[in-house]
Amino acid sequence: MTDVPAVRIRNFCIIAHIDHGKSTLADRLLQATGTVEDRQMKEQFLDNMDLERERGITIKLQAARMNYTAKDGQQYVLNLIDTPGHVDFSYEVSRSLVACEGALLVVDASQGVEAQTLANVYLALESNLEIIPVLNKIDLPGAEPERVIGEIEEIIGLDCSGAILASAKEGIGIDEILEAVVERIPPPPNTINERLRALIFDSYYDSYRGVIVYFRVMDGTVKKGDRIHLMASGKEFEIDELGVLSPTQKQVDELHAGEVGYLGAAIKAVADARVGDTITLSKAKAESPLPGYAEANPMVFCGMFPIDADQFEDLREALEKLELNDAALHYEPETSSAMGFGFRCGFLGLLHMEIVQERLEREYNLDLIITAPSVVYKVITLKGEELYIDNPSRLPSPNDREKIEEPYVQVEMITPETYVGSLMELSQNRRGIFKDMKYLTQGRTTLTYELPLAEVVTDFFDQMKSRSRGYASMEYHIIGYRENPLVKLDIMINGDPVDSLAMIVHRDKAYNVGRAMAEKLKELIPRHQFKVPIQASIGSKVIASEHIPALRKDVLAKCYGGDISRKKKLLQKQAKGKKRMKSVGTVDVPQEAFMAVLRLDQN
Ligand SMILES: Nc1nc2c(ncn2[C@@H]2O[C@H](COP(=O)(O)OP(=O)(O)OP(=O)(O)O)[C@@H](O)[C@H]2O)c(=O)[nH]1
Repeated sequence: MTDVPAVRIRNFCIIAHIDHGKSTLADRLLQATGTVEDRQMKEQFLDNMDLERERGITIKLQAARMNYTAKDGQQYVLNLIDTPGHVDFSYEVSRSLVACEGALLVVDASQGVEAQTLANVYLALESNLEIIPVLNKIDLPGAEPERVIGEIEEIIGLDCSGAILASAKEGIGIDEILEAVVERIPPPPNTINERLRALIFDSYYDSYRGVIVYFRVMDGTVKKGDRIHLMASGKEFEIDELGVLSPTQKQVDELHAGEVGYLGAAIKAVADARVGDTITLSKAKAESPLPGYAEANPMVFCGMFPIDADQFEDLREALEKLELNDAALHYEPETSSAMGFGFRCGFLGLLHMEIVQERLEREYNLDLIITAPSVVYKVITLKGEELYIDNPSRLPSPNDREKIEEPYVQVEMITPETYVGSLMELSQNRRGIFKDMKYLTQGRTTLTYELPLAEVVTDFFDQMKSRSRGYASMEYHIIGYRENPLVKLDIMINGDPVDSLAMIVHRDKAYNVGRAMAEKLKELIPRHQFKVPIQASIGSKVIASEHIPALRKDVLAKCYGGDISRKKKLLQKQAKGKKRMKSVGTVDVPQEAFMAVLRLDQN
C-alpha cells in the first residue's frame, strides 16, 4: 500500500514456550490497536484451526496487520507474524523469523525460560532480530519477574534492562509493548527500487481459490495481475488476488518492500509454493533467491492401514486432500502381508504425525490402524549403494549390507535439579551420550545429550514429563547420521512373521526389547479359540517366546437358550472390542499391539 513508507513499518513476531501466553498477548495487541473489535473477538484470533484450539497449540503460522498511532503522533503499520510453537515445525519458525526485524520474547514470569523458548531465541538471534523481553502473567501470585529476568540474562545473555512486565490476561503492559515495538525494532530496509523478492512464510489450501500464500516483500514491489515466478519450484502464476491481513483478508492493489501480505494465483497445491521459496516477477527476475531455502524433509514414518479394506480408496483421497495443504506430508502406497493395502506416510515429527492421524479420523471418518513410528536409516550395501530405509521390514539382509547408520539428535532439557538424576538415567537407557550440564538460577539445570532419533521418537518426551512431574521441557535438532550395530527384530504371531511389527534395534538391546515385546503382545492380543504363539527373532534365531492360551469357553455358551437381549448385548460388546482390530492370518490384533513398542517396560 503506497501510503506507508518503510520507515513506519514494523515487522515482528512473538517467541514463547507453549502456554506462556503468546496467543493471548496477540489477541490483546489486536484489540488495543482496534484491529479487531472487542465484540468480534473470538478467543485467540490467530489460532484458527479447530484442532489447534482444542489442543491449545499453534500449528500454522499466520499474520496480522495493525495500524497504530504511537506517542510520537505518527501512524505506524505493525505486522505481527505468528510462529508455530513446536519443534516439529522449526523450519517454519525460522522462515517466519526471517520475515521480521524484531521479536517479543514472552516468558511466563511464574515459570521461567523453557527449552522451546531457548531454541527459538537462538534462531531469532541468528537472524539478527531485535529482541524485546516480556515477562507475562505478572498478575499471578507466583510470578517472580526478577528471578526470571536473571534467568534470561544468564542463559541467553540478553540485556533485560528494558524488559516489560505484562499480563496479557489482565491487559497490563500492552501499551508499553506497542511503544517498544515502534521504538526499538528497526524499520525494514527501503529496497523498493530493487527487483521483486518476496519470502513465502506460510501457505494454505482453499478449495475455491487454490493456495493462498503469505509472504513478506523483501525487495521491490508486487502488484495485482503480475506474473510471478517461484525461484525454488520454478513455477509461474498470475496473481489474481493480493491483499493484507487485518487480520481478515483485505484486498489491495500493490505491496512494497517491507510489507506483509497474501496472494492467490490459482496455485493447485502448497507444494508448488512452499514455505521458504522466493517470489519474483517473471518479466524481471531477481538475480538470486533469498537465502536459506530448504525442503522440510520427513523424519518419522509410519504405516497407515484402513481397518476395513474397502476404505483404501477413501484413505487415498483423504491423503491427497491433506497433501494439498501440507507440503511436508509424504505418502506412498504400501502393501503389507499382515495388514493388506495402506500407505507409508512420512512426517516432520511425532506431533505432525498425530495431527495428520487425528484429521484423517475426524475429518474424513476413517478407521485406521497405525504402525509404530520409525526413523529413516541409511544403509550402505556391500555393492556400495546408499539406501534410505523408512520401513524396518525392508531392511536388506545382513549378508547384503556393509553398515547401517541412524539419525542422531542433540536434545536440550531444562529441569529442576531434583530430577536431573532421573533424566540422566532415562537418557543413558536410551543410548544417550552426555554432552553438557549447566546450573541455572533457582535450582534449575540444563542437560544436553546426543541421542539416536529412534530413541526419542518412541516415548522419550512422555517419559521425561513423567519423571519430572511435568516440570522439564525439551527441544531437539538433528545433528547427522552415525553408524551403529543395528539389527532387525522380527515378530511372529501364530508362526507368521508380521511385517508391520518388525523393528530395527541396537544389538545390545535386542534381547530385552524382544522379550518385552513378546510379553506386551501377550498382554494386548485377546485370547482366541486356539493357542497363539508369539515369538521374537533375529534372523532365524528365536530370542523370546510366549503364548496366549486358548479361550476355554465360548462367550455365548453361558447364555445358551437364555435371554436373547443379553446375548445381543454380549455380541455388541464383542463387536465394539473388535473395532480397532486387524486380522493377521487368523489372529485378531488390536491397534495397541502395533504401538506396543512405545510402551515397553525397558526403562
Ligand atoms: N494469569 C494469566 N494467565 C495468562 C496470561 N496470559 C495467558 N494466560 C493463560 O495461559 C494459558 C496459555 O495461554 P496461550 O495464550 O494459549 O499460550 P500460547 O503461548 O499461545 O500457547 P501455544 O499457542 O500453545 O503456543 C491460557 O490459559 C491463558 O488464559 C496472563 O497474563 N496471566
